[in-house]
Amino acid sequence: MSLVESPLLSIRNFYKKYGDGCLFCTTDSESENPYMDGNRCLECGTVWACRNLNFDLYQGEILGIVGESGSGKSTLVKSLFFNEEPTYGEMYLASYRDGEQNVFDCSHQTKRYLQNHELGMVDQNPYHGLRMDYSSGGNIAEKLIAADYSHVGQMVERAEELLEKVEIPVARMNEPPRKFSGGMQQRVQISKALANRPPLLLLGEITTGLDLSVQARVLDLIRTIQQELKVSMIVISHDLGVIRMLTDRTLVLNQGRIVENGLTDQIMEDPQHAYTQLLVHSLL
Ligand SMILES: Nc1ncnc2c1ncn2[C@@H]1O[C@H](COP(=O)(O)OP(=O)(O)OP(=O)(O)O)[C@@H](O)[C@H]1O
Repeated sequence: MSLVESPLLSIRNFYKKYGDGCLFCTTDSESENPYMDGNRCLECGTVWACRNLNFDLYQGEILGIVGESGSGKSTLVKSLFFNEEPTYGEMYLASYRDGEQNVFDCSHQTKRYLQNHELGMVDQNPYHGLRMDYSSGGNIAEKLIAADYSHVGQMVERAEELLEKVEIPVARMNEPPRKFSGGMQQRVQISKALANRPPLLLLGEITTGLDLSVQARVLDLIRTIQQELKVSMIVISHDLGVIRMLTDRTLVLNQGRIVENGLTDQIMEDPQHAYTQLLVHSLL
């Protein structure tokens, strides 16, 4: 047995650009590029949303990705769920072919299989992640069917178990999420994302737009679920408060690049990069 635990997810040399790129912006350099305004090339208008990202996620860990609006967080998470094509880069999942296959290179069918069996995603906007006119149980059943469940009794049982876990009364299972509050809709999304027992859960800015007390309940729920199910999570947020409450380790993104990567507590106490210092001080 190896003494070094291998990661559940590895991302290598990940780039995503919107636009064709040109001579002035394609060459990668950490130093100041006079042809770039932040992540946008002044010559050709290409936006480099993510640039040379490298990181690992380990079993049972919650990794936070924090950065201001436009720093590339959503682009990264959408790509990890195969809703965006990366420009370059590699993604390895320990649960698929022993982590030796770059899954970005896989076929559309394989990506669909991974989405249905290995990943869960909670979108910032419940209207994107749920069918508002299906029943809540039906939303969960949709994910279960995609993950090859076919026994109706088992699906009902699983849907009840999941709704209980996220504190939605089972008696409301037949109601559509459209009739629920924002916090309840996010909880239905969480139960749907967990339906296939994914080893990796991707969470968008899931508390945006919720009242503070509702936010706190949703964050509490995420923590409880993580402790019970030991599922690994990636949480993105522009809010360091959310990151501090939920995560073990944090990547700080600025203009598409990782500027700091470390234990969340350490980053909060002793931020190294000027950008992180700004973020942390704005929280105090
Ligand atoms: N489809 C697109 N076409 C062109 N540019 C895009 C597209 N999607 C994102 N971008 C650009 O990529 C950069 C990163 O955007 P992204 O949405 O990933 O940032 P973010 O950190 O998630 O921001 P927010 O918190 O506001 O959602 C931004 O400059 C954005 O304008």
